[in-house]
Amino acid sequence: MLTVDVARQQGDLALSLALSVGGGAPGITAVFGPSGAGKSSLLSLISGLQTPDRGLIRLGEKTLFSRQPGQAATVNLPPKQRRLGMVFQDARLFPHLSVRSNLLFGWRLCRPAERRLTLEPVAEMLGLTALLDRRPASLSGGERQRVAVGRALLSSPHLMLMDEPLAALDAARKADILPFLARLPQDFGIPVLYVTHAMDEVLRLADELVLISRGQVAAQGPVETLLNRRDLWPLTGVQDPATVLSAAVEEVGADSVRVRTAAGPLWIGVEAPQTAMVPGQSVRVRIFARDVALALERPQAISTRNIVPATLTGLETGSGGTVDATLSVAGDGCLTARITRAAVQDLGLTPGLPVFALIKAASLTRGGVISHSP
Ligand SMILES: Nc1ncnc2c1ncn2[C@@H]1O[C@H](COP(=O)(O)OP(=O)(O)OP(=O)(O)O)[C@@H](O)[C@H]1O
Repeated sequence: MLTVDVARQQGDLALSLALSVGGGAPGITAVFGPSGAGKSSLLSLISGLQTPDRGLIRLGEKTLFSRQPGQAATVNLPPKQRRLGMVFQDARLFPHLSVRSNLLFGWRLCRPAERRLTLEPVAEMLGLTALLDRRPASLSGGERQRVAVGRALLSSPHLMLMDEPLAALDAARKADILPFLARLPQDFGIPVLYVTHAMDEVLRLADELVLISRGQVAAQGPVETLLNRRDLWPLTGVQDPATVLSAAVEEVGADSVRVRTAAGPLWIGVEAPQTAMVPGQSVRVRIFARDVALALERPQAISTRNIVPATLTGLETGSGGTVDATLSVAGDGCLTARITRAAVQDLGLTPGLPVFALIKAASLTRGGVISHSP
């Protein structure tokens, strides 16, 4: 487990960052926030590329940095001794070395007793086996990033730090590399702290989310919990209100997929057979508030496939003449329905009222289901 509680005055920004990650099974923790908030600085402080003015950084049983206010640092391990694997936006490979030698660079520097991985399974998992004798100049951007990830892994780190590793790649290369990143914690037992600007990467990869704002940790918790918190929408960048639910695929049909959420099963329309989806797979379902309607009684003979019993918990002013009705559903879940003020009046909606949320399977077809490997 990584625990950080540090402060540093950096130009005009007073960084004061406290967080702890990796308490459970190894997973991916995304660090998200506006430009200039201090995300990269957090990674630099953990890795030892920058030094806090004061505070404590611990990784497992090891203290990486410790300094009381007004005193000299009692511990300040150099970056090489921190056992961290770094991956940046640019791959930073050694151009004169082959892919094999790049991959083995950190591995060779590691004491044999501390080596936890070998070249073959890492190259295999990252799809690099056929490229081992190539030089970086002959690789695509995505391949170069996979080598950078492999090189970091082979240095046998206790934690991977990734600073926008996909930001320089086009959409197709990103899609190529995402599945490899998603599997890292499970395949190699190494937790990942992952800085990104891209919410689609958070949804696809991360289990936990750390939101950084003006040099401080504004919130930390499971991705679904934080994304569904209305007070955090200015930070999570949510403009079109939606609820994100974790789910597991139950059945894959030709024109629809059934997933199980804590609130019950949901049908999701698909445009083409989902060859990549298999029963048991973890996914996230994003349900936009504008796609949810409310009824006071369970409708009969209706085309809407998803009818979810719920309790109205609140009515918030939405944009224009709309109201966002917040709902609690089974399994401690929530949903938001964007409706008109007139509908609120006509139905006599007040908090505490039992209702049914209606969600068309076809409204979830585009961007509604996001695969995620927890
Ligand atoms: N070496 C430095 N000296 C002084 N100020 C710095 C230094 N490095 C970064 N800063 C400032 O610290 C603030 C935080 O920078 P940081 O790179 O951590 O932000 P960020 O959240 O990663 O932003 P982005 O998403 O744009 O990469 C910024 O205002 C930046 O200008």
